[in-house]
Amino acid sequence: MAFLTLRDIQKSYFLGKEEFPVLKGINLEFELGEFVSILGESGGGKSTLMNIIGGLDREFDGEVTFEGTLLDHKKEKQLDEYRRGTIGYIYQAYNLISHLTVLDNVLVSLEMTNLSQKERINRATELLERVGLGDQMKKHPNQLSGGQKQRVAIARALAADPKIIIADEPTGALDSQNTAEVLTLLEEIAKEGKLVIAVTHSQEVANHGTRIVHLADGKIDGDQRLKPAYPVPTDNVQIADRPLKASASYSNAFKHLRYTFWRNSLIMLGTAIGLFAVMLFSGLGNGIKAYIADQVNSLANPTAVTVQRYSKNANSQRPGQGEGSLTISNSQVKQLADLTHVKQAEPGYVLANGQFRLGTTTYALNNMSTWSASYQTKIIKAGTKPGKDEMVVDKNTVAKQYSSKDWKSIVGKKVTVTWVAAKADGTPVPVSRELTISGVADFGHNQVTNLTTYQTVQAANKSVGASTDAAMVTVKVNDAKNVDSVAKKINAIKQDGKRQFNAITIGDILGTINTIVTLATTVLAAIAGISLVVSALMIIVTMFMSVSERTKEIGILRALGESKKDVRRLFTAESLLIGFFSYILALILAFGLGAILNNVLYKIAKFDMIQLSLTNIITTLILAIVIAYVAALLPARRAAKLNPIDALSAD
Ligand SMILES: Nc1ncnc2c1ncn2[C@@H]1O[C@H](COP(=O)(O)OP(=O)(O)OP(=O)(O)O)[C@@H](O)[C@H]1O
Repeated sequence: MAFLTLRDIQKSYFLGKEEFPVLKGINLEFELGEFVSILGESGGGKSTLMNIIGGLDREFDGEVTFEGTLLDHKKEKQLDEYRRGTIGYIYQAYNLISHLTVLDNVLVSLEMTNLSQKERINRATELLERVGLGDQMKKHPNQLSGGQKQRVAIARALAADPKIIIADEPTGALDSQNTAEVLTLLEEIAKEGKLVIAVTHSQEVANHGTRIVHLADGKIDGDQRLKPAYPVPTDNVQIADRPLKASASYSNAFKHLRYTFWRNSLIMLGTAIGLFAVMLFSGLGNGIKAYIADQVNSLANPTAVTVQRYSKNANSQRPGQGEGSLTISNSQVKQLADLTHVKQAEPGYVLANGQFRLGTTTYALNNMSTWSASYQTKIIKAGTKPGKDEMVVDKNTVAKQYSSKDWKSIVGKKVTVTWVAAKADGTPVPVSRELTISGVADFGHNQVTNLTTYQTVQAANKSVGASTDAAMVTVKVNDAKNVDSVAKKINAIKQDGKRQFNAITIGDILGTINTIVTLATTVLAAIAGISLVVSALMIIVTMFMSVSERTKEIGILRALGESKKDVRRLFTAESLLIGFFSYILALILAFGLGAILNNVLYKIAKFDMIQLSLTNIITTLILAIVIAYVAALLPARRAAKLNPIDALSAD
């Protein structure tokens, strides 16, 4: 059985429905050690035949048998393997990859062998030295002469140690000196026991071989043996091939990215700006939330839980007002104080319609409440917190109304405060009491504006026969981490199957604010995210450009044995690298500009307003990768679907 057998190969091209037969039944047998020249008129089908032998063409009739195995040209994978492990191509137009150096061009083929990185470099170097280019390895193809380019192509064809070398007019573009050198190299290759099949127009070239096959009108009309095939050395150790590794695709994609750096840097900058904006807004959201939490915690004690009686329509019912059933009895206060993790339960009131006169002005005491553990002494801006028969007034609604400049002078004034309390049956009773203003408080945007003590209100209410049951209880928890569990426990307390209390924690208040801030910043980040759609479109356009610029390269890679999947991965890798580098740039922008913005905002709010969390950083990375991946889908698919023969003939 011959090493390579062609049986009744037929091939036609179709223009519309019209058939143009090119090969009309080719039968040939080849052996290792042969140097076969295929001669024939122009347009006679020589290149077509080479593409069939080389496993690039799958659309033909007939059989190709290699080492006794029938090549099933319907099976792409088998053909990819065949090209990768068995075939080395040399073309008239050299077909080197322009953005790779001479050394890298040879290495591309070696990436599909199981040699180590070092062994690959050694082999590529040896081969380039053998073809006389040991000192040209760092050059790019456009810096070489025609003869040199062809020698690089020969080194590349030999690199993966294929058994068959197909040379399609290898000397067609060379002068006589270079032609002689290339022919000597091809002869040497045949002498090493490989099968060399060269297409040529030149009888002189053909005479160099061991056999001349003549093709005319799609048939073999001459098969002349000039000398016997060279003996195949028995000590030949073949280099094993293997599919391309993903890391090789990424490394090649990176090399192309570097070669087209300036064009890609603009795309990356554009994408980075979009990613940066998304990161900035999310970071701002974190900053604002932290700022609010900081502000709220500085006004209110985070370990305090405010407990009111539970009512289904609690929102319309102000505590301490109206129905007596909404008050908290002493035994209930004790019940709350006895809960685990609770340090103390302080009863409190919220006074309805409180007011006092000072001079000629009547001051309305909105939300007059009683001092409890939930307040921080930090809120007292002048004077002290209230003691018995004392009160603290609000800075903005009371003290500044009294004297806008000298608002602190209200401290020490004695005033008669009136409010409305309720009897046990709910009937309202007016109460009045002389109190001394002990301090001025600033609640920021918190609702409570004036404070006295529980004992003061209790004594006053008692004196007019009103109920002294508390309107609310401030429960002090031993540790901030137990606040939520205590609140849950309080809410779960039932009497006669009915829920008794409604526990409010700082976390609840912050939770509501945070929801709003998150919503607002997410909307902003989403708006910024729209710019990422533009980035994705830019990447798609770049990738399509890249595919059309590199059509020939795709053909070369397929001829070297890369599969459709490898080609798709090459372009996906390039897009992913664009996404990744854009992300790195966005990170630099976010941290750099973020720091500058924080500096400016710090002067205003005394707080770092932009806080990038690990989640922001990781989410943005995922976003960048997803955008790049989606943007690569269509271009990479197009690249993979290209017919290798058409791709090779691209200009
Ligand atoms: N993709 C194609 N579609 C249609 N016809 C084609 C295609 N490729 C080649 N042909 C035709 O097939 C015939 C054989 O072409 P091929 O390139 O195999 O000839 P060749 O012997 O290598 O020619 P040359 O010596 O000039 O390179 C030519 O007539 C050519 O026009």
